[in-house]
Amino acid sequence: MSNAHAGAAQPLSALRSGPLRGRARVPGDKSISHRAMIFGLLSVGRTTIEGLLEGDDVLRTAAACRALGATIERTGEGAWTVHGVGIGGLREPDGVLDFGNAGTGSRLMMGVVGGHPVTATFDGDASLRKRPMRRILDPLEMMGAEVIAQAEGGRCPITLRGAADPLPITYRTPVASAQIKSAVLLAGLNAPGRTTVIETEASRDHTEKMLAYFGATVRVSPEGEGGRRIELEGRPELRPAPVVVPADPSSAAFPMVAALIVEGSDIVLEGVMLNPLRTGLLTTLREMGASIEVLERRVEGGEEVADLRLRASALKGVDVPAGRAPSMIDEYPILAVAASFAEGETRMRGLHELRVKESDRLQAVADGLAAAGVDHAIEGDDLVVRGKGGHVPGGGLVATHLDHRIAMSFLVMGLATRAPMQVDDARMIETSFPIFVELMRGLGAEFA
Ligand SMILES: O=C(O)C1=C[C@@H](OP(=O)(O)O)[C@@H](O)[C@H](O)C1
Ligand SMILES: C=C(OP(=O)(O)O)C(=O)O
Repeated sequence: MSNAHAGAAQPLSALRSGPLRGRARVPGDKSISHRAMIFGLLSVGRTTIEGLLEGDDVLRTAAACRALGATIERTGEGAWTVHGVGIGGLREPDGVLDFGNAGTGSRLMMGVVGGHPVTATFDGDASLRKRPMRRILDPLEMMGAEVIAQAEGGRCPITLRGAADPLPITYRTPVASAQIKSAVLLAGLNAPGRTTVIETEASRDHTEKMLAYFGATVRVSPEGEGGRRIELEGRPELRPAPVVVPADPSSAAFPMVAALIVEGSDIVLEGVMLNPLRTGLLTTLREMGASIEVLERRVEGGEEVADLRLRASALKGVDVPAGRAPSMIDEYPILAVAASFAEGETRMRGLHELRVKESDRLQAVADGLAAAGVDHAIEGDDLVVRGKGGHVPGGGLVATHLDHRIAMSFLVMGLATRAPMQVDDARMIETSFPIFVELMRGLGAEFA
């Protein structure tokens, strides 16, 4: 068992801290790290990865890629090599593929298995077992995969028999989801002909970019207002390619908001990825009046990155449109923390997808805000936070429900509340940001 899932719950408290100062680099992007392993598996030969996120979620994907035939080695800190078997070359795994807490890993790998003549069982922790998988199984069944076993409502554990000859399909995703899009495209890699995914709202595009980078023919064109059509020619020969993983903007979000709310702070976060489909939080924080300077813009691993300088700022409440959700979907819990320290009302619209993350994040955030004494409401799919300009009582205990982002968000909050904030279990932080506590302490944060 991994650290994240071993032993008993580990409570942790954050204490009101002095100004945060210094420079730091958060670990590699989780989305790109999962995909680097998967593209390594599906290429014939040796793929090298630098800056891999060595979090539990990604290590589970690596283990699954091994079980399907890849040889994977760690050669240094964040440095890995994958000897892949190529499209069509997968081996049937011996045991259950245990994805722990990882929605992305399990769903993308269902796509891989769904397009190959192998049978595999997918499982995970109590959080993953609650997450809806029909959204992935439906299109895979259209392509010819069969669900041999599933828990109620299309949940894990799921046994999937992949299609020997997957049908190329045209699929319109029912919700903006890079995981659904990616599962269909990955299954489509082994289909003879063109697989098309249409999304009404653009979701993160790492799969499309990496498909092209590894040598597949993929065409991306605009669809309606803000949507996209992705067309993939099946059965390419993927060529191994070196992957450099930029720093994860979803992890950077935590020190970023910490610096904005802890008085007197001034920090620099190095090499943060600025892929435009991931920068919704930056846009929102700027609208709130955050002092964010973008320094040294450059390109790393095919993505634009920059150093970000953040200084403590007087924030004001804003209205966050629903259309922005795909570009900041994992950042709402920490945005709710920033909003708690703002003056006035922040309304975050269209958050229905938060109900099906590692926890029901809409409810978990609302409960955490209640524990901290923050005035808030859930109105339909909207979260409303009424801040009082920097005065947040704190002093509460937050239930994290096996959700790393709930844990990190309320620990960041506690660095600036009057009384400490405690989370009931910090173990899941290991899934996406294993050095969170150490990195934050390095900037001056106090935890006990
Ligand atoms: O494709 C990905 O890497 C991810 C997609 C998003 O999920 P959805 O596809 O469910 O929106 C996001 O929440 C998750 O953390 C990572
Ligand atoms: C939703 C998340 O991840 P996943 O879906 O991969 O579990 C997340 O990291 O916030």
